[in-house]
Amino acid sequence: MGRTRRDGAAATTVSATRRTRGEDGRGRRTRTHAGAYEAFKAGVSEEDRASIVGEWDKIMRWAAFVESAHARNDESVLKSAKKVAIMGGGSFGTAMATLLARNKGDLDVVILMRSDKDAASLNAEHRNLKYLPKYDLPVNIRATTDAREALSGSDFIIHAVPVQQSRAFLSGVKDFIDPKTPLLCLSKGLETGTCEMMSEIIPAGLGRDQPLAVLSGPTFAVELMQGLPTTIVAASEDEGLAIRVQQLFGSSCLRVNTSTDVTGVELSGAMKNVLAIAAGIVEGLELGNNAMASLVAQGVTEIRWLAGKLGARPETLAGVSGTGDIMLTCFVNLSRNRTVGVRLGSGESLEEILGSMSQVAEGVATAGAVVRLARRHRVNLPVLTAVACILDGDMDAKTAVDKIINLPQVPEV
Ligand SMILES: NC(=O)c1ccc[n+]([C@@H]2O[C@H](COP(=O)([O-])OP(=O)(O)OC[C@H]3O[C@@H](n4cnc5c(N)ncnc54)[C@H](O)[C@@H]3O)[C@@H](O)[C@H]2O)c1
Ligand SMILES: O=P(O)(O)OC[C@H](O)CO
Repeated sequence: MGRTRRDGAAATTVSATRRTRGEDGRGRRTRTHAGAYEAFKAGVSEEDRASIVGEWDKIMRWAAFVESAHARNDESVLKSAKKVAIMGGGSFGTAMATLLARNKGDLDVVILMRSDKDAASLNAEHRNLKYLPKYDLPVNIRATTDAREALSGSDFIIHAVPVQQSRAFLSGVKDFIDPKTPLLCLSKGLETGTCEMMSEIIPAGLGRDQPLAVLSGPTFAVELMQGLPTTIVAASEDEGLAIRVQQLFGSSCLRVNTSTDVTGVELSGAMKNVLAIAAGIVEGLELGNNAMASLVAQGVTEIRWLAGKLGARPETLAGVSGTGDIMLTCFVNLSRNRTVGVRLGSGESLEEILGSMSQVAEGVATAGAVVRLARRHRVNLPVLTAVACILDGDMDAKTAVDKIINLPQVPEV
């Protein structure tokens, strides 16, 4: 059947193309497109079509089955949660607070801020005027600078303080955190000096083990505020906690994939910020798309080399929190790390760039820590090391890129 149709398709295509030529006479480009479309349509047999529809139906049946299983044992943690605290009232803390507040209108969502003025402004205006001024916040979000008030009685505590400030911040609030309350970390980076990940910094800062999940993925705060579809990974050594995080945050605009590969999720989230600076540098130097793609691919390889050595799973690195976040941060102008790189590549100094930014670009501090970690684990990372050299002022961006391009030509590894 398929064969007959395909044979017939060739004839149909030729005649369709001729007909198009004769009828519209609008030029070669239109005729070629019409022919390509006809050829495509005619080339798909009934059998192919039926199997495509059949596969789609199978996926939909699976989705309905899983949904109904969920509905049967609906002990969603969202139902029972009454209060969630967010430590850090910047753009991402506010965006994730907003998603939670939208998920449940009577959830008490409390943002712990540093400035009385900013907290008062948020409570009065229902906006975060400093970080996300364009967006109205749900009325069930409130802000305070009182750590006890924010943290006590919370079902979950979300950590959205920049990495380099996290250890000191946590040791200052530890007495207000119930040791049983799960801490959900949004921050992406490595600590300078120790090269530690947030899953190491958090227990050190608190002085004890705390139930912990890390959330990471391609998630620009402004797109979350706009309710655009997004996916994030919730990783915890405790699979049950990752599932509870999925139930808490999951919605029609946020997919939450669970994982137990905390190292893979954290390392790719931290290292992609350094790679995004490199991508920005290539953009700022106007080296073109071919250079951009090969640089990012090399960076992906370097992340695999180091993260793999530290135990990250290949599927994590290839997934949403790995490749997904690399693509977002390296290729999209909304990224602060990429912006730092673009400006460096255009000739601005790091001092000028950081002096003009009101938000954190974690890759700047993380770059040196990545190189030290790589040295410790005997892995060479040319692109990521070049970024650290540029940030330290040891090499200018153009020289670094020239040297990377002229490294010895080697087999693909
Ligand atoms: N913005 C995003 O789209 C996004 C997305 C995913 C992950 N992240 C990660 O989330 C983390 C937070 O990023 P952000 O975008 O909210 O940053 P931001 O610069 O917008 O805000 C940082 C917040 O941390 C607070 N802060 C800074 N130093 C502090 C200290 N010493 N003690 C207490 N609070 C302090 C600031 O007051 C501010 O509220 C970063 O690690 C970032 O990489 C951000
Ligand atoms: O703006 P950036 O570069 O800090 O990136 C934000 C997020 O990590 C993107 O997922």
